[in-house]
Amino acid sequence: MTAYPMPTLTGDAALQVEAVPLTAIAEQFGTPTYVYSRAALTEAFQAYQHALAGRRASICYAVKANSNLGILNAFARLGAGFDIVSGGELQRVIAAGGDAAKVVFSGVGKTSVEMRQALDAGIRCFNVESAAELDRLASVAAECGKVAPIAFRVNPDVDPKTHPYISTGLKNNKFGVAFDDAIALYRKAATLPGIAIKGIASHIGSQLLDPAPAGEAAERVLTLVEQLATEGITLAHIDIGGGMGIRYSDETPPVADDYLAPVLKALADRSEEILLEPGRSLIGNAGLLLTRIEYLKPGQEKHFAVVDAAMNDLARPALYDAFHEVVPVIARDLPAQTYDVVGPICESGDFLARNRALKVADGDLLAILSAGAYGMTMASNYNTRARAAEVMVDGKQCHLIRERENIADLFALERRLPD
Ligand SMILES: Cc1ncc(COP(=O)(O)O)c(C=O)c1O
Ligand SMILES: N[C@@H](CCCC[NH3+])C(=O)O
Repeated sequence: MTAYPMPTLTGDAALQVEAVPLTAIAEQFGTPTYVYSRAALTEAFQAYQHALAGRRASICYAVKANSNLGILNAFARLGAGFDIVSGGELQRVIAAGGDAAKVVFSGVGKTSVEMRQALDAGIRCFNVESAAELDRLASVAAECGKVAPIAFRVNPDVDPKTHPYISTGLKNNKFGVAFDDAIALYRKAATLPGIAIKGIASHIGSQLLDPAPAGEAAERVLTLVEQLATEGITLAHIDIGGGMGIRYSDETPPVADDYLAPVLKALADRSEEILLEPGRSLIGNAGLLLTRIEYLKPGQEKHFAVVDAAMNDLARPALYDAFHEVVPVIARDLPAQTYDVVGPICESGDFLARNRALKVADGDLLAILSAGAYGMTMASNYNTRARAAEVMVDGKQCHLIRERENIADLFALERRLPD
């Protein structure tokens, strides 16, 4: 997998992505702009394919990580399936040229409308997360005269050892059905005419650096698969979710081969197809946020570099105190100064990085690295800020995959009061 320093240095010491200098992207598209490398996302996808070689397996890219149509299209062309959590994400997958028959639908709050939409599109599997959802899905399927393919997302109660906000497989999380309830739910599902049991799913959390918990979860899930088989309920697939972590600063995340080794070992004797739902590890290190310093603002206690990107563009630092590497696009021969890199938003939490030693001047470009996942998808319009443009670099070429928003569009759906 690509390590975090995705951009490389050109001869004149300016950062570039593949063969395109970031200075040229800033000039052509302005800032802030998300920049992605097609080669990096392809390499990350192929690392999973390599790890799964010889196994019947599908990689269902988790759309929530980055749902831009250009990104989805690139993954679709690589043969990916998709993991979605809303009808909106399904529409995106279809608009991007993805195959609905390769889509799994996760999420605790699927509405009847979304269920109908997914049944009409012919998705591969609903990952059902509660008994009430099973009932609802059975009745929606009956109304549409369709049969809904399902897996239960089981909560294996394994500690993924990650940030509590992004841990999803513990008993006290809202996700999945309780391990102890799973068998009874499968028995019930087997009696429902509108339901076809296809598999079992689990996803224990995100940004996992230790491969052991995923292996442990697979072992726990396997005990259910074996028990179901004794009752005549056989499954076509085992979905072990996403979660593999990436390097943001000095982490040493496993490569796909190592991350999947315990899972593949646990499932070595099984013939079911393996499904994966990786998001961050496919796109996180393939993207950066390009921003320009508007002002350097020295202070008595702290120095600030005020940039034109903000927490509305990249929420992870404000939300999780997440670390993103910040690199000047042009290396300067200046004394280093310690800065907080902050945006123009009226919140003290509006920072992108804190206490970074940087050699920079007013007007310099900065690359905020490892921003490809949960960057643009979590962006907002807070402070009536237009969301950033997005660009995909492919060798020497550069494709605009999302135009910068236009302010009039931001309030186009709003109305003044009648006279
Ligand atoms: C059900 C499900 N699948 C897949 C993912 C993708 O996770 P990640 O981006 O960590 O690979 C998530 C997010 O954590 C998820 O909730
Ligand atoms: N938004 C989170 C990850 C959420 C995972 C979704 N299940 C992040 O930026 O790290």
